[in-house]
Amino acid sequence: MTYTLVLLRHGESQWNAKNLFTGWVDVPLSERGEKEAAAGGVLLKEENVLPDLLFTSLLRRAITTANLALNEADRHWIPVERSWRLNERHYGALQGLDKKATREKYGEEQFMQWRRSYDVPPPPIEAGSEFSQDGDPRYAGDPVPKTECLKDVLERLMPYWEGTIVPALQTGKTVMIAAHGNSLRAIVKHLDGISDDDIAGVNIPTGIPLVYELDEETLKPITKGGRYLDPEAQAKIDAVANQGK
Ligand SMILES: O=C(O)[C@@H](CO)OP(=O)(O)O
Repeated sequence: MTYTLVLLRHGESQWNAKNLFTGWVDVPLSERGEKEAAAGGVLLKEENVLPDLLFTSLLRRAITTANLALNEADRHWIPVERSWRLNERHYGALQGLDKKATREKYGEEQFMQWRRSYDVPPPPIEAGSEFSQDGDPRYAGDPVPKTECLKDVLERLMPYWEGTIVPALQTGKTVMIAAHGNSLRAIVKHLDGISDDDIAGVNIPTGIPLVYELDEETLKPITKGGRYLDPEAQAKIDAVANQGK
């Protein structure tokens, strides 16, 4: 027997469209992103991959994407649990900055180190600044990071993976996680056993369900990398990789 896990990155957000670093800023989907989310749900239905349980971050681009996708798949009614541990990587002082301008200002190497290195976080965000999450009631009682690298994301995500998502998978139900480029990269790194260096080359496209069948004993993927339900996924993966250019 295998367990089925569906990973869904939110559709294009308004800041994806503008090419701005987003992180924990709660930006809505663009019109195109709404369409991508619905199209993701159509794929779920066509492929008969029907989620029984939903997990999302606390950010509206993931929440709305899941709602739109599940609506198309007639699974809008399934139970849902949300956690800050599935949030996007906190982008520190880069939140709100233009990716292209940042690349031009600091150079390709620094830009890519902040964007894709495993363990170098961007500079921390200043408390109380425009795009900081201090005092946001949804995080009351939880630690709000000032910046995060992918390693930090993996470390805050794993307790939730082990304590909540794995037990849900073990019930045999199809589990969907609606989250973000970098929180999903952390899950993919864990599942596929990708090295700290190689994860830099992994990018997740917006709005396309990525389905993993997991071995019931080891919880490792039957097929490394899983399966994108849209055969055109590669073009969108390349677009994410090339952001800022
Ligand atoms: O800005 C962000 O929060 C993320 C995802 O959109 O960007 P990147 O792909 O550059 O890590």
